[in-house]
Amino acid sequence: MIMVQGEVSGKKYTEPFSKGVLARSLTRAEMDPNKAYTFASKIEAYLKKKKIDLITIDELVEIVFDKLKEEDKEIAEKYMLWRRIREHKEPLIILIGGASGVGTSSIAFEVANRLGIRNMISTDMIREVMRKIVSRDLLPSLYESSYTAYQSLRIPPPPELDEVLIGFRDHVDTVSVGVEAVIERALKEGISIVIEGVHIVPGFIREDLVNKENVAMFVLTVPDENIHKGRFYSRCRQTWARRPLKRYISYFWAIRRIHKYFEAQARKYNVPVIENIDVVTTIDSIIKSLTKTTVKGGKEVAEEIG
Ligand SMILES: Nc1ncnc2c1ncn2[C@@H]1O[C@H](COP(=O)(O)OP(=O)(O)OP(=O)(O)O)[C@@H](O)[C@H]1O
Ligand SMILES: O=C(O)[C@@H](CO)OP(=O)(O)O
Repeated sequence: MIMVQGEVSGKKYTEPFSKGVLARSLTRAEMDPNKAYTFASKIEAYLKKKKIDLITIDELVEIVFDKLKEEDKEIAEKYMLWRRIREHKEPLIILIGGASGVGTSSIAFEVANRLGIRNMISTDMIREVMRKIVSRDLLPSLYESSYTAYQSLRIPPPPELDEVLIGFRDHVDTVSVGVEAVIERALKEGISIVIEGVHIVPGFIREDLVNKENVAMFVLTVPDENIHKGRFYSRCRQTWARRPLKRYISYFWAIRRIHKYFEAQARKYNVPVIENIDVVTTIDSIIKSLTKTTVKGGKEVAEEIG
């Protein structure tokens, strides 16, 4: 039997080589699942041929990387980049924001899954907990959606200001307190987490937290209005999703204003804006950005591949 030796927090452990485990890490680099399993079997055959019965993870990764380069350079590069990020010593806090319906929860799920991050929370859930603590009378906007918060403003804003955005800012400002608490706890405990939702807005979360090297924020957009609207239809068609389509559509005009505000805030605070048109391209952009900001190595991998 081939044993693989790894290390967690300075402690060594060994476990049997598993084609399934290797194949899973290859699918994260976007290799087709069937191809990944066949490739993992090839690696196993190679190790057997070389009569290797104990191998460290680093040695195994080198072999996988070399063989991958021969098969598919792009997948080889992705495989290595994902690994570099996963090996990052500090916990990773990934914040994904965007107007309602642009796909923050779908993308957050993919990113967490591929990076092996086990913690993910939506800001809607944080908001829901906060609603149990603070009364509607005290903070009426907390009880609204991001795009209806303007209706709860106690004092109407002057007509020259956009009331939708005033309401949105008020709503986000409150939920940001809860978001900050989650970030602080994750940093304190040393756990990686992806936090996503409409309340992740550049400029609203404390600078000392977002400026940390291991905290990365992204804003997702869908520039084409019709594609954005179509996302609500596709989401509400799913039987498990109990979300009122009519409500989103009738407030779509307000959601688009918030969408524009997200773009402006992202530009102002230098937060990467990623057009979420195609899932694979969105994930690729996030990963490239993460390697630039949180781990050195993206360039090295590209050079190694040539
Ligand atoms: N890149 C994409 N291509 C096609 N469909 C997508 C893409 N990203 C998300 N979707 C789909 O769009 C719909 C909305 O996505 P999702 O629920 O993730 O949005 P959200 O930003 O989390 O919205 P909300 O803030 O309202 O919860 C879903 O049906 C999802 O499957
Ligand atoms: O506030 C919002 O924009 C959305 C985000 O998911 O929440 P809900 O429509 O459930 O109020």
